Amino acid sequence: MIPKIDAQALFDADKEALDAVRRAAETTGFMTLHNTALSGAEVAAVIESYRQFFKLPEAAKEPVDMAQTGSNRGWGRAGSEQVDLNANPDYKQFFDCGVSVPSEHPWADKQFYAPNKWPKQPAGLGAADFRADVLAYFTKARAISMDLLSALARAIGEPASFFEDKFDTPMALLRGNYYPERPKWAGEKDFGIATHTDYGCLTFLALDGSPGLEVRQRGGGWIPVRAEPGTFVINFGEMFEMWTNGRVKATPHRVVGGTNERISIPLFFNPNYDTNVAPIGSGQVILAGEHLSARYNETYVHLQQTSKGG
Ligand SMILES: O=C(O)CCC(=O)C(=O)O
Ligand SMILES: [Fe+2]
Repeated sequence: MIPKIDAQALFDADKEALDAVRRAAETTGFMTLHNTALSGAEVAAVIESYRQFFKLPEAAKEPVDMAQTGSNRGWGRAGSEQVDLNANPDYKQFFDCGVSVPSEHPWADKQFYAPNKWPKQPAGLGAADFRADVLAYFTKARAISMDLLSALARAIGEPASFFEDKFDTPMALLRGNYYPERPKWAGEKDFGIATHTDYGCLTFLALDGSPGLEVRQRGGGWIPVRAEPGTFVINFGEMFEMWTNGRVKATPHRVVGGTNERISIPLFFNPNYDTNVAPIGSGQVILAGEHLSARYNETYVHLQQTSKGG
C-alpha cells in the first residue's frame, strides 16, 4: 500500500499525517501527495507544454541536445540514459533543466549549476511558452518540496528547519520524461526507464494519469502506481537513505511501458553541492555533489563516454 497524504494537513503539522509520512519513508519509500498549491489544471497544462516540445521535429530539438555538452541541460534523446547497467539504455526521451548560479559563484563551474538550454519557440505552435511554463512550474514544485522536507524533518525527529540551509542552492533537476508506446523491437532488457533508485533526497513526481510506473515491493513483486495531474508521487533517494543511515528508504522503481504514450515530470530535489550526506553523527564526510557526479557519470550515456575518455 502506498500511503496517501493530504498536503494541507501535513503542512499544518497534523500528527496523523506526520506519522503516515514517517511510515512511508521508513517502509515503502513511496507515498502520494494531494491538496497542494499546484492544481490539477496547472499540472495538466505543463504536461501539455512538454508534449508539444517532444512532438517537435528532431531538427528543432537537436540544437538543445545535451549530448553536445558536458552537463545535463536540454534534450536527452532516446537511448541517452542507462539507469541500470545490466539493462539497455532507456527508450524514453527527456528534457532536463535545473538551477543555475551567477558566473562569480564558487560553484559556477560545477555541472549541476550549468545554464539551462531552451529550444527556440517555433512559430505557429500556439500561445504556450515552453520555457516560461516549465520555469513557473519548477518554482512552485520546489516550494512544495521544501515544505515537504520540513515536514519530513519533523517526522524523523529533527527541527523543521533542519534542511533549509542545505537546500538554498539545490542541485535540483526538473525533468520531463516522454515515453512513446513500447517499441515493437523492445526485448527483456529494454525499458521506458529500467529499474533504479533516484540519486538524491526527495523526488516530487507529476504523472499524466496513465499507467506505467511500478514500485518494487520488499519481498518481491511490483506495485503499479498511478496518479492524476494534481496528485504527486513522492519517493526518497539514495542520499536520503545514506544520510539517515538507512532509516529512510530509497525504493527501486521502473517503467516497462505499454500501449500508451506517457509523460511524467520528476523534480529531483537534491541538496546544495557541499551538503554532507554521510550518516548524521557518523563523523564521515560524503559530499552530495560527489555522490551525484558519480551517478551522473555512470548513467548519462554522453557523460559515460566523457569519463571513459578521461
Ligand atoms: O515516469 C515515471 O513514472 C517514473 C520516472 C522515474 O522514475 C525517473 O525519472 O526517475
Ligand atoms: Fe526514478
